[in-house]
Amino acid sequence: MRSTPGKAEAGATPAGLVLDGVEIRLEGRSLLALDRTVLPGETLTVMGPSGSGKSTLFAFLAGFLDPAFTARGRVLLDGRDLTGLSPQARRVGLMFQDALLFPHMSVGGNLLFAVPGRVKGRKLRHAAVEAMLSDVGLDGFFARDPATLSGGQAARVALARTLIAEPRALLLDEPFSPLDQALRAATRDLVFDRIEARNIPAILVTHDPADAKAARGAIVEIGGAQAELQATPAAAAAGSRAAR
Ligand SMILES: Nc1ncnc2c1ncn2[C@@H]1O[C@H](COP(=O)(O)OP(=O)(O)OP(=O)(O)O)[C@@H](O)[C@H]1O
Repeated sequence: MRSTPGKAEAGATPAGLVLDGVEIRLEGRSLLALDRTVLPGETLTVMGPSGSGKSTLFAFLAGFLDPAFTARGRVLLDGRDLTGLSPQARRVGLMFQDALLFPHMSVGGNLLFAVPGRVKGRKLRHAAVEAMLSDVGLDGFFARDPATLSGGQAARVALARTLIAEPRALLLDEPFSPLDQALRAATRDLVFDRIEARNIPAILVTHDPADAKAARGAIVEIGGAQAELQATPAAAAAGSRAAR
């Protein structure tokens, strides 16, 4: 299945992530507009030039949009309207280019504090971490020092740390960028597999067409002529010459 454009129908509570008439404005001008539904298990890819608003879109969805911006429209996650909810209450997971692991803790320690509070007791919390590490192919990594991890392993730990909190949606902000081609392909397959297995909607921001092709969902381009002009003046000038 592919993500579909369109508004949430009145009265319906569709599963997945619904961006219903979302528009983000900066200094009185429209930065981006999106009307999309991302179904559970799908990954929508968002591409766009530098400055087109990809990070801003993620900040908006995760609940920490800078007050310099104004936003319109609604975001529904499994039928819940996220407007006004705190970042924690939204249950939207984030994965970045940098794994952002605490260097003074073991791999397991980095995951432990993301285990949901309803899992009580040291033994059960440790077991949840062990199971999560196993799920991303890192059996036996609990005690490892994050400094000793390869780039691919660090990306897997970052994925595990995000997933163990049981997010209802996942935002992937160029998480594969530091990885070389072979590792990149393997890591993104793992990420998309996990998204499908957990049946959660995801959005991927990337500059790499190979990432977009591998992602299991539609691709949207954001950023109008203004953003393209700012990002690639040479390309835009060439375009305007060709149009003459
Ligand atoms: N706090 C802020 N106040 C005012 N303008 C901002 C703020 N943060 C970002 N911007 C502007 O908003 C626009 C969108 O920025 P954003 O970081 O979302 O772009 P992006 O598509 O993620 O870019 P990149 O690909 O370079 O990361 C840019 O013009 C940026 O300069």
